[in-house]
Amino acid sequence: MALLQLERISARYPGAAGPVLTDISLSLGPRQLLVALGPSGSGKTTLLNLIAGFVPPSGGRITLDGVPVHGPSAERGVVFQDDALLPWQDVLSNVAFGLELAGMPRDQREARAREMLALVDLAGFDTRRIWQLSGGQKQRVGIARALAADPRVLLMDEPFGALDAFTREQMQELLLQVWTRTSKPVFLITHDIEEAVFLATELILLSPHPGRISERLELDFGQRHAAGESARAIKSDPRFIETREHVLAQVFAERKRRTA
Ligand SMILES: Nc1ncnc2c1ncn2[C@@H]1O[C@H](COP(=O)(O)OP(=O)(O)OP(=O)(O)O)[C@@H](O)[C@H]1O
Repeated sequence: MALLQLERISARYPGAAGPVLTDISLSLGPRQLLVALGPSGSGKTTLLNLIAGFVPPSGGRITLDGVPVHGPSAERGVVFQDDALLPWQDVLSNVAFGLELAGMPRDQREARAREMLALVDLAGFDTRRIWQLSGGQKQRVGIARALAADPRVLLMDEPFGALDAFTREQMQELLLQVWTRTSKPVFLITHDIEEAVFLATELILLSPHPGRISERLELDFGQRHAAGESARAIKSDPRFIETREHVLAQVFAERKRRTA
């Protein structure tokens, strides 16, 4: 059964001429990694904000475990591109921050935070300051923090967008590792085609003006990596290249239609 369900969602910002998103239906179930790919302005962040509960839809229904989503909640953990970490606190306190707000006793929350740091391969980083971390390490702290509250789903807004190409690839592999280890369903948005094709179990392509789903693809490259195949072998597999080129052609065709 799908955990998260969006039924014919539309969104409109106050004062805007038209809708930002229209007729978006999707579901996210266990063991799924759903990726939304689209050009700038296709409403990706708006879609994530709707699911996170930061923005209400103007039409349609969003449910998690059958319960309508109204506002943010710890059951939907969010990782942002520039993760808003607390620079004056150490890594452990950053990961445990939400648990502290929720009133969890110190030893319990620190044990949980250490467990999450091990999950993102940052065991032993507890007392490091945020400014002592690389961009990739900061993102790992952001993932550990989002997972600390044991959310039902993990929502990621361009999480690797600010990283260099090499770190970005490492983080994609780390995400697949975390996804496999925790079995958390993930919803991720990106405008990087290779990243989308590599990670997604289901890929939705968004077109702009207004944002809508133009194509859906079921993929298994991320699962293959999680099962042990190397990222390099997968990304040079003719089937991967063919899929990547297909998606690229769709994106270009859409762009041509709009500028024609
Ligand atoms: N708070 C807001 N108020 C009014 N309009 C907004 C608001 N946020 C976004 N928009 C508009 O909605 C459209 C979609 O924006 P959104 O940020 O969701 O797209 P995106 O696909 O995530 O883009 P990008 O890749 O550039 O981040 C844009 O035209 C944007 O100008």
